[in-house]
Formats: sequence, C-alpha cells, structure tokens
Amino acid sequence: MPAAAPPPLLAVFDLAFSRDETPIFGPLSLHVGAGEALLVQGDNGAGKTTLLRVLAGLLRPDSGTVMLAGQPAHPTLRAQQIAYLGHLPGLKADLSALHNLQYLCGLHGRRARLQIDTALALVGLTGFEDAPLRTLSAGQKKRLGLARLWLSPAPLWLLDEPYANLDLEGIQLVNRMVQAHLEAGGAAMITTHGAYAAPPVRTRLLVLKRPDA
Ligand SMILES: Nc1ncnc2c1ncn2[C@@H]1O[C@H](COP(=O)(O)OP(=O)(O)OP(=O)(O)O)[C@@H](O)[C@H]1O
Repeated sequence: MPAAAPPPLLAVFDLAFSRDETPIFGPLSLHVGAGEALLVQGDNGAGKTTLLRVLAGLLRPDSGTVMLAGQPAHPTLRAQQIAYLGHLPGLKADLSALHNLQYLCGLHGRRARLQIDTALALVGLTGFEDAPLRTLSAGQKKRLGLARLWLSPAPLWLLDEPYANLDLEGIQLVNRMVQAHLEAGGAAMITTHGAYAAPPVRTRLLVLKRPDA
C-alpha cells in the first residue's frame, strides 16, 4: 500500500479576522504543501499583511483553525515551522548587520551547516558586517531580512511584500531563494501587489478582497 501523503505544511480552515467589528478577511480556507508557493494578491488594505500576521501568530483571529504540518498551531510549533519576513524585519537599529543575525540565530536557530558570512554574501552584504543597521538603506535592510530568512531552519516562509525596496537584482535574488527553498521541500506564502514578481516556481494564487467590498 502506498504511504499516506504528508499533511500540508500549512492548512487553514474558516479563518476570519475583524477589527472593531469590521471584517478584514475571511472566513478563508487554504493549504500550502511542500514545494508550493501561494501568491497572495489584493488591493491596498485588502488584508494581505493582516492575514500573514494572523498566520504568524502576531494577531489573534476571530475564528478558524491554523494547522502546521498536521498539528494545531501553537507558539512553539510556530517558532519551529514559520519564518516571517514582515515590513519591520525584527532587527535592532543599533546592532551591526552581523550582530543582528547572530542575535536572531541565537533566538530562533540556524539552518544546519550554513554560516552567517555565507548568508550575508548571498544577499550582497559582504563588507557591511559591522555597519549598524540604522546606517543601511531600505533595500540593504530588506537584504539583511533576507539573510535572516535564509539562515532560518523553518520550512514555511511567510513573506510580506518581499520585493519592496529591492532593485531588479534583489527581486531576482528573492525568486532564486524561493525556488531553492521550495526545491528543498519548503513552502512559501508571498504577498505582492503585482504578478510581475511571481517567482518561477509552482505558484497558486489567492486574491484577497475585503468581505464588505
Ligand atoms: N494597526 C492597525 N490598526 C487599525 N487598522 C489597521 C491596522 N493595520 C491595518 N489596519 C487596517 O486593516 C485593513 C487591512 O490592512 P492590511 O495592512 O492587512 O492590508 P494590505 O492588503 O496588506 O495592504 P497594503 O497592500 O496596503 O500593504 C486596512 O483597512 C487597514 O487600514
């Protein structure tokens, strides 16, 4: 008898979120399996960031269930399974690029056999190791967030506008990273305003609209 397929890395059932009784999204059901990317599109204010923040456990939904690798999501599981790249990448302004990554790797773990220097080189930040974060440009900060993402051992990437502030080479870098992550058995949910930046991988599309729109 063939072995049962593994559960999707992310499965969401009837998830809904509102603010001050105004519905922002949902009820929404979706799943993302290993090797898949789900592109989340929608107008400004459609709820893309909010959805990713709920999935990351940063906001509490009104209702619904989030399953990670077949188990109900809880903080420890989220920390193991999810790498979240948001608008504020969780970096400290006064720490250097290198110290930020050392700090975050200490907190969340690091992909086996991957050195921080290697991740900095991948994102084009060699030579900026000692630069305090506050002296980096918006695109360089985004690149540091990408180095953090690459260092993370978590299989499910939640990427909120990963292309924002990046030049063309940076956009291609994100796409190469997503492709490599999926080929290694990971998955990604990616918010974006335009399909122009869709990574060249097996991608499904979720278009978000406000429930009251
Ligand atoms: N901290 C907040 N307090 C109150 N309302 C908020 C807050 N953050 C977002 N909202 C509202 O929630 C709705 C969804 O916002 P969200 O940021 O999720 O949209 P988005 O699809 O990511 O938008 P964009 O494409 O502009 O980034 C918007 O109407 C927004 O005004």
